[in-house]
Amino acid sequence: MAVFTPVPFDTARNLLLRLGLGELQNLEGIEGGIENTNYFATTDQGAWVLTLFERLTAEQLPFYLRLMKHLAQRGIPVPEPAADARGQLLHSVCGKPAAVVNRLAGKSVLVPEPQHCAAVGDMLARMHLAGRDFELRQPNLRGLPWWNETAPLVLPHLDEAQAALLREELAYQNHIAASSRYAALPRGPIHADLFRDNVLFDGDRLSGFFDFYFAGVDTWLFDLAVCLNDWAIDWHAGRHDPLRAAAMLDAYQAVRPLEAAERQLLPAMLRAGALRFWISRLWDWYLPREARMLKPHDPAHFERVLRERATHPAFILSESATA
Ligand SMILES: Nc1ncnc2c1ncn2[C@@H]1O[C@H](COP(=O)(O)OP(=O)(O)OP(=O)(O)O)[C@@H](O)[C@H]1O
Ligand SMILES: N[C@@H](CCO)C(=O)O
Repeated sequence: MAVFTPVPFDTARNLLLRLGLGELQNLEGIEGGIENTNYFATTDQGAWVLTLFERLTAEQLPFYLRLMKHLAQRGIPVPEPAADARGQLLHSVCGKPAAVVNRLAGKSVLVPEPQHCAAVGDMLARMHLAGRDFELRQPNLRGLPWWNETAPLVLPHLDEAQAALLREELAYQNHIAASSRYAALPRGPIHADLFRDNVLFDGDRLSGFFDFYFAGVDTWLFDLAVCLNDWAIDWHAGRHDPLRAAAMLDAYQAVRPLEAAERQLLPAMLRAGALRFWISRLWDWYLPREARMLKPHDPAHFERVLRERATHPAFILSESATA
């Protein structure tokens, strides 16, 4: 992670006391992640994560924080934001919107086996179903409109072949989004960034999903595609991994079977997920923000994934027992 906004110890201490979370003993900047400022905070009552939001506004944030609370109260293992005496989940630190959540146990599994993919598929489906009665609506702020407005900012940095790929895929995704089959896709609150580094395992047990700060109301299929593009590929070649993909899909479908329109549009959504993260990585790479400890992700990875998804559409369902 970056630390964009350094937080003084006493500033963090006062907030944690005000939230009734105990006396601060240790405050440590977190290196993982690139979007927000994060600190591990340990008090005499437990372990917490203090996040200062560097781009999201005080108007956008209640959706994410209230969604986490909604899911946690329905047994989905996600961090629960701490409320102050007035029930507010959103606070202010160093002039930035901020939140404090419980620190989940476990570690990320960056080289997952099929059983890890199955656990994620199962919990993702349960999370989608648990979110159906969530009362707030906010779009996926990194969805198609954002891809259309950000592509022109990164195109000047691309060579001819890359620019052609980006333009062609964007045109294809706009075409898909205008189709009646896409309109029929079931949707609700999604995580939209459920990469391996945003899931924790405590031994073999899935102990949590976190980093809901790209969540939004979008198609459940897009969320599943984002997961498959990170959990079920060869991370060097960007190529589809049938074994891990089938494990994730079978476990997801055991909780929520995909509808016909979803099965038909899965290849298109796999391309959409690759495009979304290629654009955001290009944006962070060529238009970086000032920060300490910032480690932007390599855009070339999702260019490879997109090329693979576009040239070798994996009809994954034929490899899944529940196809
Ligand atoms: N609730 C939590 N429990 C345990 N660890 C956490 C929690 N929240 C954040 N972390 C740790 O902090 C790191 C950065 O968090 P996070 O991924 O939310 O930051 P970010 O800047 O929003 O990241 P990203 O670039 O993935 O959007 C994580 O990789 C993880 O190590
Ligand atoms: N998970 C994203 C970073 C946070 O959005 C990526 O790997 O590009």
